[in-house]
Formats: sequence, C-alpha cells, structure tokens
Amino acid sequence: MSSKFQQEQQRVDHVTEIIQERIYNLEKETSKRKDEVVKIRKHFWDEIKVNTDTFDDYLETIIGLRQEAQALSVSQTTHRHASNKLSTLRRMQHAPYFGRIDFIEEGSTDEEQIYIGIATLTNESGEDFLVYDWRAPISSVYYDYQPGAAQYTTPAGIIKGELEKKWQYLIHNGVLQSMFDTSITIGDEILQQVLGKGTDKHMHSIVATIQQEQNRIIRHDHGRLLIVHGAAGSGKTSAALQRIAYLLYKYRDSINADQIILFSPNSMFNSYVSNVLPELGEENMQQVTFQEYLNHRLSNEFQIENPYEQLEYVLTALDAPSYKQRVAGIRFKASTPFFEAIESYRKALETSGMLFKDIRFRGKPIVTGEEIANRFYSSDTSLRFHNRLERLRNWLLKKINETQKTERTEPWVEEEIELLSNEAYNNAHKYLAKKNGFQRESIADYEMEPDALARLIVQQKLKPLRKRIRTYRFIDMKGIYKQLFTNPLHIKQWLDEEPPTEWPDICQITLDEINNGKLLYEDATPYLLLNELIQGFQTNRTIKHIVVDEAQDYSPFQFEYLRRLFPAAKMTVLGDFNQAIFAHANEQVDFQTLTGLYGPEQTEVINLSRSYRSTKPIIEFTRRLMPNGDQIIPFDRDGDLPVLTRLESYAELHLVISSKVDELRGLGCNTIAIICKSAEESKRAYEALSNINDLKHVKNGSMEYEQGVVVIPSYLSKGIEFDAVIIYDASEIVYGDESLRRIFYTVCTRAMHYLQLYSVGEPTRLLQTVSNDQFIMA
Ligand SMILES: Nc1ncnc2c1ncn2[C@@H]1O[C@H](COP(=O)(O)OP(=O)(O)OP(=O)(O)O)[C@@H](O)[C@H]1O
Repeated sequence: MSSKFQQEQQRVDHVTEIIQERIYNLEKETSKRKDEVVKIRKHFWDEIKVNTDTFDDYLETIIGLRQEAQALSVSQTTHRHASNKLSTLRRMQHAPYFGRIDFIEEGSTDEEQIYIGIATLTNESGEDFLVYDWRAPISSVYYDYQPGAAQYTTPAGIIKGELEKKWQYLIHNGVLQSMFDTSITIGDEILQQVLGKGTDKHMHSIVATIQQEQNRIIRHDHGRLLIVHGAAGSGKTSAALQRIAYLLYKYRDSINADQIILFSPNSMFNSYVSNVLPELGEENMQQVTFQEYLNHRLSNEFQIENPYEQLEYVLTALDAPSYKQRVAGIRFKASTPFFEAIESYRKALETSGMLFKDIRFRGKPIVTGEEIANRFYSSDTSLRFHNRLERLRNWLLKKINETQKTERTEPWVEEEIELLSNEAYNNAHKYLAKKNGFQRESIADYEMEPDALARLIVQQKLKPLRKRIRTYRFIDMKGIYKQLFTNPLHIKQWLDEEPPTEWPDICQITLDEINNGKLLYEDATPYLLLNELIQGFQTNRTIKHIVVDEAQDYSPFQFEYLRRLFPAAKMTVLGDFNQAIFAHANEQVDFQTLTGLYGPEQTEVINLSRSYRSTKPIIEFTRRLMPNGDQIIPFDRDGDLPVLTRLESYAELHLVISSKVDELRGLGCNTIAIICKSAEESKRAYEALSNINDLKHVKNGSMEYEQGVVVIPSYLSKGIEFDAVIIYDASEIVYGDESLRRIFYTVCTRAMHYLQLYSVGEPTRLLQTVSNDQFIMA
C-alpha cells in the first residue's frame, strides 16, 4: 500500500472518528429533545389554567395556550433538525466523502484541498471544513472542470483559480477501497462501477458522479422555467431529484420540502424515487400524479377515466366502431386551438349561455335556473365576469335569508320540533343559550323561545344549500361544458380553424359519456379549465417550485393549467419526445411550445444527450429505433448485444421465456421485466407464465416498484429500469404500426444490462431501422 494511500486512509479514520463523536453527542441531544417533546405533550393541559369567566381570564388562557404551543413547536422543530442531522451523519460515517479537488485561488499560492461529501462537516471550532457539502459553491468545480483554469460562483461574485487535481474516492464502511486521480485514469472508473451494479428497490442519489451537463440542470438558477430534454436514461429524473436537494440547500431559509411538488407518472414511480432525498439528508418533496389532482377536484361530479385506461383503449380497441373518432378527439382536446376555443367560449358566456341549476328547498324552487340566468344577464356588464358571479351569489344568499324567515312558520317546522329527540333538544338549548350570552352554570336559566328554536331548525336545514351557493355549485358546469358539444356547428364561433373532420362524432361520444356520469381523460383538464375560468382559479401560492417529470405525457393544455394553479412557483420540466406514448402527443408538439408559458426571457432549455442507463450495445440498438437517435451518445459500458428470437407459437414462447428467466437469474439479475404492450397482453402473459417462481403482475394502481420477475404493460414501465428486459412479443402483429414506435423505443430503453426480444412469427417492421450487426438474431 502506498504511503499516499495510507495517509488518505488515516484521514478517513480521523474524519470518521469525529463523525462518530458527533453522532454520540447528537444521540444524547435528540433523546433529550424527544423526552422534552413527550413531556410537553403529556403535560400540555396541566400547564394551562382554562378559565374564561371574565375577559381577563380568557385572555390569560389564550396567552398560556400560545406559550405552551410555541414551546412545543420549538422543541419539535429542534428535535426534527437534530434527527435529520443525525441520519446524515450516520450515512457519512460509512463514507464521509467521495471526491476532492486541489484548488489554488487566483492571487494565492496556497493549494486548498476540498473534500466533498453529502453534507458539510467542520472541526470543533467550526473554522476548518473537513468536508464540504456537494451543493456548496466551491463543490461545483468538482463537477464542472478537468484540471486547469476553473471558477465558481458565490453570492459575492465569481472566484477564479486553478484546479490542480481532482480525485474520486470509493469508501465503504470507513475503509478506503480505491482512489483515482481523474486526470490520469481513462474513462470514468467510478461511474463505470456504479452503472454496472444491479438495480435496487429504490433509485439512488448520484452526487458522487454527477456529470457536467447534469450539474448545469441541478444548479440552474434563473428564470421561471427550466426545460430539460434528454434521451432515455440520460439522468433526467436523477438530475431533477438532486436539483430539489440543491434548492433545499441553497434556499434553506425560505423554502422547505413541502413547498416543492414533483408531478410523477404513477404511484409506483413515486415509491421508486422516494429514497433519493432522504439519502441526501433532505426531507422528501410532495409527490403527486396529475390524475390524483383531477380526482381530488372532480371525483364528486364524475367517474373520471385515468390516463392508462385511455391508453389501453388506444392500444387495444382498434376494431371498436368509433376508435378513429375517439383518437381524433383525444388529439384535438389536448391541442392549443381547443384551449383557445375554451377561452373564447368563456368570453362569450359574458353575454349569453350561462346555465344555472334551480335552487330548491324541500322540493319547492326558491329561484329557478332561468331566473338566476335572467338576473345574471341583467347585471352590470362592465363588471368583471367573476365579480358579476359574486354579486349573483350574494343575491342568492339573500334569497335564502328570506326563505329562512318565511319558512319558520310553516307546519313542517312544528312537526320537526315535536319529533326532536331529547338529546337534540338539549343541544339546541345549549347552543342558543350560549349564543344569548349564558355561561356554564347559568345555561340552565336560559328559557328557549319556540320561535328561536324554529329559526334554528330552518337554519340547520338550509345550511347545505347555503354552502352550495357559496361554493358556486348552483352553476350548471356540466351543462355549460356540454354546450360546447350539443351542436357540432357551434364550435366554429370559438375556434379560429376548422375542427377535425370527426368533430360531430367527437361531440356525440363526449355527450354520451357525460350523460352516463363519466368524464373521459381527454375532457378532464378542459372541463377543469372551463370551471376555473368561470369561477376563478383555485390557486396555491405556497408552492415555490414544481417539477414535472415525464413531461412529454402532458398536453400544453395541462401545463397552462399548472402555471395558473401555482402562480408563485418556478417550474422544472423534464421529458423526452421519443418516449411520448400518449395518443395526444402528435408530431408537431415540442418543448418550444412551452416557451410561451412564461416567455423566452424566463425560459431556458437544456439538452442531455449522453445516456447512462444501458450498456453501450443496448443504447446502440435502441437509438437506431428513432429517426433522431444518432444524437444520443452512449456511455461506454460493455455488455452483450440485444438478442431477437423468433418463435412460431405462444406455447414455445412461454417455455423459452421461463428458461430465459432462470438464465438471467443465474447471471445475478435482481429485476427482470417481461414487458407487454398492453394490460390485456400482460394478463394473458402472466397467466401463461405462472410456472415462473415468484412471478409478479404489475397493474395500473400498483403502489410499489417490485424486485424480482415482473410482467408489466409498456406504459407502466416508463421512468423505471430493470437489470434485464424481455420484450414479450415484438412481432409485426403486436408492434406493426408506425404509431407504436415510441412505445417500442420506451420499453427497450428500460434495460440496464440485458435486452431480449421475442417475436411470435414475423418480427415487427420497427426493427428494420436497426442494422443486423447491432443485435443477435437467435
Ligand atoms: N451521473 C450519474 N451517475 C450515476 N448514475 C447515473 C448518472 N446519471 C444517470 N445515472 C443512472 O442512469 C439511470 C437512468 O437515470 P434516470 O432514470 O434519471 O434517467 P431518465 O433520463 O429519467 O430516464 P428515462 O427518460 O428513460 O426515464 C439511473 O440508474 C441513474 O442512476
């Protein structure tokens, strides 16, 4: 062992010792804090005298409550910080750092050695940095430069200097396994090692090996919108997650994890990526799917189709009578012209077309929908639309007040009073006594007048109606949306161009679904948009950053919606048009359309062209599937060529797949995915392959990324990766249509180490763009 290596091991030992000492002290402190929190919680009420007899007593009670609550909150926050710090240190004790730069600042002769790890560690006095956080300004030199002139940006300005050397360390359980001088080693050894490993149940952080182009994304910090377009496996999701960690570090005084939302494709993906931030000592951001948001907003009104049901229809219902029309509808309803048509339609509603529901009480109309509409259209048209609606709402609430007065002498109220249970009667008595200023002991002295009770009963009965009016549920939103489709000719008033030729059928399909209480996925966002344009946007200003992964699956419509929903947020959008698998993704859409969201000066686009996930032979193969594939640069990792095996029957296929799975298991693959085109095909495959030990079936709604051998439909496999991928049936019959190219590309790019394709009969024509030397025909 060289003395240099020994010295480095000694340093590791020294730093590890310090970390262990800190852990020991922090453990003591956190357990003290924990006891404190438990004690405050337990004795919370003992410390407070609740007395509300006089105003002064009341005030004292409130102040006491406040003080105790504050003490609890301070202790809880301190405890949380200490536990976070503790879990970071526990991680660091096994590998305190992963890199080092030797840097000489301009104007100085001293070479500084900067060790880089997942968090900052200083000596006891706090003056010497033993480890720098990977997000510290100076650490960017590690990711951005090779030895030579280098610089980094601090809040005080740019610091220039000379990067003398750059080192990578591999430390495991406190033992230095290897260290590389990156100016001497050829290729990126540590990256090779990391990428060569098998998959895990969760994605891991990449801080030790972030590449320069990825670092640009992580540290990008100007403008409202960052668009990242990158090849499959280029590290978009990874960069997005490290970027969140970076933002949480840089803006730790003003942003917390709850103020960042990651929009992800499905729950399984959520579980797959959920470990990256905690691994970096940060709390997880909020994770949602767009569908969850739609359900949250609309599931009371409709049964909403989910995006995968829509896709399953597109993939499997080719023979359905209205297939062509439905697909045309999906495309059109996601388009900018339809978005603009909805905006024009809403404008037109200022002069006519608003529909309202009757407001009824006990079966009798208080005001009919028609009367409400007349009132609305006779109001001052110079007011803003939303203010007119507000006035209308106030007018209706007044009507309810009038009803309350007239109803209380009606015979039904008398009947209700007679039928009141003792408990209900006593509750009413107590409520009215308090309302009339009677306190505790004196409550019994209150004599309830029958009229007051009658009023209370009517008021209770009218409560739901008041709530409906306050929340604008007297607007007939379904009816208004349906009006867009009731007469196929009407759309021309709001649309600048011709609607698709299938428009009359699209209208019929839409109306049929809505009349059955269903909302197709393609209608969900337009419906919600119209709703918000009419009632005012329900905005969320607390969110400071939203990250949209797999952005190619969103329509421009949805982005516009998100922009309005989160007016105070910056946005990071990551995607790959080669993987745009939804039917609404037509050829013309690209990320340039998104520049319009915040304008060009607020937008930056970064491209990632190097792909890391798969071995070089797999990337060479998959990139040939796409016309623009030559722009994808494979990371140079060796591996086997993909194999295509033609079989003549499904019986044969199932036998062969079973033995292939055994072989791949023998090669050490932790995750093997048998990827099918649709859920329908997956179901058949899963049943036929039931002899495979511990085979799992991933369906829409699956919550966890499963290790082992899974059968999975194409669209659910996106965003995730497997050690080995088996394409269940890459035949012309299954993938014979050019429109399936992106799906086919997406599934093949899920493979990290092995890619095996089977074809029952003639292989798909999509493979004709791949030359014969890029795969083995077995
Ligand atoms: N700099 C890096 N260091 C180590 N591993 C990396 C790096 N960049 C990417 N990877 C690995 O490459 C794989 C693909 O990364 P990721 O899933 O982030 O790519 P993606 O662009 O989101 O892919 P896709 O679009 O195909 O879903 C992951 O296993 C990730 O850990």
